[in-house]
Amino acid sequence: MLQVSDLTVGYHRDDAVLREVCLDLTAVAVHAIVGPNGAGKSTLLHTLAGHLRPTAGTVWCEGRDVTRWRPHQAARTGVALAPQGRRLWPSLTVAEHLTVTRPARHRPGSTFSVDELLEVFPALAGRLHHHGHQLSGGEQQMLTIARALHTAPRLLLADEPTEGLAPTVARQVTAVLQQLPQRGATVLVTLPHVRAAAALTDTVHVLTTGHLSHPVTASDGQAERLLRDHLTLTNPHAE
Ligand SMILES: Nc1ncnc2c1ncn2[C@@H]1O[C@H](COP(=O)(O)OP(=O)(O)OP(=O)(O)O)[C@@H](O)[C@H]1O
Repeated sequence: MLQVSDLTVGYHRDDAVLREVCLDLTAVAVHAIVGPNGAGKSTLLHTLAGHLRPTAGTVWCEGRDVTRWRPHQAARTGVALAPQGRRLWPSLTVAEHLTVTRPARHRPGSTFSVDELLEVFPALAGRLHHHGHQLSGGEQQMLTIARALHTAPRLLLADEPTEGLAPTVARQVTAVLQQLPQRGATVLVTLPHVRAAAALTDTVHVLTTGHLSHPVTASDGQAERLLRDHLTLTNPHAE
């Protein structure tokens, strides 16, 4: 759905967090980015969702230059962000989180009804009248993803979606993400480890200090090697 060319983004003038990042998200598939803490994964997803303005480069959406689009324009086009750190709405209940957003009007991607979302995340069914702060970390994570899916995204940006989840719940979330392309939605997921990414797709990009690699294979050790090389360069004492 999106193509990114030579994207540079920073929070301060002359201090780029992402440097000349190129990424092709035209295939309806799961695209994964792995990278260590602070590499710029969240920065990239927030930029694609319209929350941050790049200082250079272009984002294309089906031939249209959307580099400087706003979050509501990205959302209307079918881009949904499931941010890291949950970021739920404190005054809303679980049920309200799932009903306050409306599916995108334009060519919806993967449509999920509330009932279907509760089937996918049964833990939320018993919490419908609870507020976000009354949920466990895992439940909050599930709600963040369910909220994004309820907008029927054509592109789901999932920022470390399995972080802090019990293994069974993490597997459940992984399975949902894996099925999205069959339902017409593209997924861009960030993860800290190659192993977690490999459960979703065999082709991953490695992001290290703002530089994004070409797609590399996860199963043959290429991605691990890139990460290890980076670690050795930045911390020569690491084994
Ligand atoms: N709002 C902000 N203002 C200034 N600097 C920021 C801001 N958000 C992130 N940064 C900096 O940008 C860099 C990239 O951060 P980002 O959160 O994108 O990395 P990440 O790969 O998602 O890391 P993690 O896996 O730890 O979440 C870091 O050096 C971080 O300190």
